[in-house]
Amino acid sequence: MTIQDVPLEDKQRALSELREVKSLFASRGWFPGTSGNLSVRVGEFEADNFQFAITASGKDKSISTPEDFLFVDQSGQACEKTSLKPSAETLIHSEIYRLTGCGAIFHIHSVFNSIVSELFWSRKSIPVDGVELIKAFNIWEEEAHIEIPIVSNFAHIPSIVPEVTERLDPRIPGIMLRKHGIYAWGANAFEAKRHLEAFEFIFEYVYRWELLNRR
Ligand SMILES: CSCCC(=O)C(=O)COP(=O)(O)O
Ligand SMILES: [Zn+2]
Repeated sequence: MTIQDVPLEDKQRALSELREVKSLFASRGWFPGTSGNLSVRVGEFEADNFQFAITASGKDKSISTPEDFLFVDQSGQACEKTSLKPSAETLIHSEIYRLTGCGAIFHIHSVFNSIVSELFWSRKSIPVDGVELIKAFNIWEEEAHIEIPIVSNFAHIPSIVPEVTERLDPRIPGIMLRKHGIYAWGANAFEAKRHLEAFEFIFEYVYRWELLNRR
């Protein structure tokens, strides 16, 4: 399958979901200093053949322009001729799609997620116990315990990918890049948004809880 085989209405739906989420997250201050990137997959999925729409690199994500998104393939190459550059972190999106077959991936930087990733870096995961929002991940056990994986961050993005491959936990729809930001995904944009919001709630909760208990 190529991007030309994907029905136009699917591509338009993906772009309109991305526009909506981008504007909502921008209103929450979730894209400071041009950080963050968003993608939605389109068409059929095979682990070695898929396409997705992704934010263009380096843009002010609080502004809407006709040049905010482009379509890329599983290797991160633009599907159509364009002067736009895909997100510098496109290879992380590709790897998460390859591993999970999910439908949307949202990445943001926040003070809470960055601090918490450093607080728990020595154990390589953020432990969370019994917080109600764990249910947003479809984990319904009483007093559930989860561990959100933290992976190393590098300026050279391809160097981040192998640890994402190794550490991605199928039960947890997110992964933290150390002192960088959270990647959250879901079957579609609605679910990826729910997961991202739950992660951010949990990171703030963990940060404040640690502050209270470390005094
Ligand atoms: C200025 S933030 C550094 C890059 C980054 O981490 C990010 O999320 C945004 O990169 P993009 O290429 O997707 O704009
Ligand atoms: Zn980033």
